[in-house]
Amino acid sequence: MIRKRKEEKLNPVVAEIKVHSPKFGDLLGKRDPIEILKTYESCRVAGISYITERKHFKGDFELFKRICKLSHLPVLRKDFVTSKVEIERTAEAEADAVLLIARILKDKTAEFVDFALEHGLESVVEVHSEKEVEFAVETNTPIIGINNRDISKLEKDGGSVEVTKKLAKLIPRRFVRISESGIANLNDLKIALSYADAALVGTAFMKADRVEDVVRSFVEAKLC
Ligand SMILES: O=C(O)c1ccccc1NCC(=O)[C@H](O)[C@H](O)COP(=O)(O)O
Repeated sequence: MIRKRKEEKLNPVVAEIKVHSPKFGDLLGKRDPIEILKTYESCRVAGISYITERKHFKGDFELFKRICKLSHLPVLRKDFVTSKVEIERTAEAEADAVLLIARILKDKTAEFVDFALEHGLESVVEVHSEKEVEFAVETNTPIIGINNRDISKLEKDGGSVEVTKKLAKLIPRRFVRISESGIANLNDLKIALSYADAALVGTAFMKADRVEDVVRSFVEAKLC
């Protein structure tokens, strides 16, 4: 889903179309999510993320399918996937990648990664602790997502890129490392991309008054 693309001189940012946050409530307002997709694409983000989970994030699988169909970028499905049927549904939607959370799947993570690969999907194995990194690096996943927030707290914690700083160095270079969540400004982005290969951002884009300007500033910022 995400290749290391430092040679393009664009920051590898995965942009999330996030319609609702347990912390901030509605993030979409009256906007059309497909217009947000188009804005993200025009800003040359590296990939798109969408949360299909309904209860806390008000995700909609039909909208996810439309995003997969319309986007020319790799699309990641974020959800609490616990069954292989959900991986099959993700593949049927013609997504590119599926989030698999090491904390939830534990020693089943490797089996789910292989099942996803067999269905043409890359997985992003998500970690938030050293123990979870141990599970993730034993799998065939090409991508490891470092969640800067503790997902069990459902965004009641702010999240800190310090988590990326701590865990990224435990992950061998053969994996693409994405720093996820709590990246609120260019300083956070700079720290995230000093340790990881890509950064995933939702709230900061969705809450921006001028979405295009903020996304472009993240993608084009000279961070060194
Ligand atoms: O990351 C997860 O484990 C997760 C799984 C299912 C639903 C939501 C989940 N996390 C929330 C997010 O994916 C964040 O919205 C995303 O990382 C962007 O974070 P932020 O920029 O802080 O909105």
